[in-house]
Amino acid sequence: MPFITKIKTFAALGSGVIGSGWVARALAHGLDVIAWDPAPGAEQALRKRIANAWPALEKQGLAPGAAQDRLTFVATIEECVRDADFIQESAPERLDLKLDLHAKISAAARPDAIIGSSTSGLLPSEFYESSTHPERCVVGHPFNPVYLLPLVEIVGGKRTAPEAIEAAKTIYTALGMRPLHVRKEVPGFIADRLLEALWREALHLVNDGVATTGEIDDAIRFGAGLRWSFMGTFLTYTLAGGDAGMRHFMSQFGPALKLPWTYLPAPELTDKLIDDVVDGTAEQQGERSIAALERYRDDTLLAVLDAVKTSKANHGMAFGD
Ligand SMILES: NC(=O)C1=CN([C@@H]2O[C@H](COP(=O)(O)OP(=O)(O)OC[C@H]3O[C@@H](n4cnc5c(N)ncnc54)[C@H](O)[C@@H]3O)[C@@H](O)[C@H]2O)C=CC1
Ligand SMILES: C[N+](C)(C)CC(=O)CC(=O)[O-]
Repeated sequence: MPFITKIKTFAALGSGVIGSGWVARALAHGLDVIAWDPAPGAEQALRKRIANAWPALEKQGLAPGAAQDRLTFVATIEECVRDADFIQESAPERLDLKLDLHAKISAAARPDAIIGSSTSGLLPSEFYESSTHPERCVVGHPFNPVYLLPLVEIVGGKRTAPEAIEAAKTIYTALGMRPLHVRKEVPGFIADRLLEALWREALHLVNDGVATTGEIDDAIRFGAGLRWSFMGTFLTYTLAGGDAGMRHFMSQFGPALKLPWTYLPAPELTDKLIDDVVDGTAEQQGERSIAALERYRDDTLLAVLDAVKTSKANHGMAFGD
């Protein structure tokens, strides 16, 4: 059976940080959105988050007909998914919860509607175990803020049809995203394995009293963070090898990987470490609210995205290159 790839109605289950980001992206692309979240006050919180994201989406450019009032909030899973052309689940990261939720979602959804999960690292073969028509079930792992960052990692499980991966690619691309197919089903996929390695090392640096959270963030944002928006680690290090490129880089810096610079196993999350991290980030946040910081992040991201797009075009490249 062919899967639906031209979507008009987007179903969102779970409307926290990530679910609301999906809703904002889908609305900005001119879709009708149906959302469900079991928490009391979830609808109001969702509408508030979308309103906070909307100015950035307007600056980026809305699709014809895009409007915040094309969101309908419903009371049951079945109402949410029954008529949807595409379904994205963004519920808490718990295997038991996702297993139970997907059994219900897939039983009520149209069999040709692709179902995506936002999971950061759970395995689709496991949490789609009890799903109806598991051949249309994928992971679509986004990055925060979902309504601005293009990357979405697509991961299939043992029973996912190759056509479903292709259909998911088409759908996410139509939503303005840059899909990356993770060909092997591994915990943490690609991006979160990289991000977690950095995060573990950062916690060790705080735990060992080497640096504050603010100093560690400075080390990222004034250095590698700037170049990461347009060039990844491998190409960056090719340039760092000079004219001799990556082979020279490997022989010069490869052996240092065996030196004990890094810790890799996670530090114990002691009360002191948690307090140091929370106090450090509170100081970084200062008097600014989370919503104000989100607006600052969104505006800066838009500026970076624009700059990268323009510079790539000047060098004969498309944004997705
Ligand atoms: N926060 C992040 O940076 C990222 C999170 N993710 C993934 O997105 C998913 C959601 O994470 P967040 O939005 O951060 O969490 P969150 O805690 O902000 O939101 C989760 C929402 O799910 C709702 N919920 C609770 N039980 C539910 C159920 N049985 N069915 C449906 N919804 C339910 C909660 O009321 C809440 O609104 C997780 O799988 C997470 O791994 C993916 C990328 C980034
Ligand atoms: C912390 N996290 C693992 C939930 C982060 C992600 O999954 C992606 C992101 O937005 O950094």
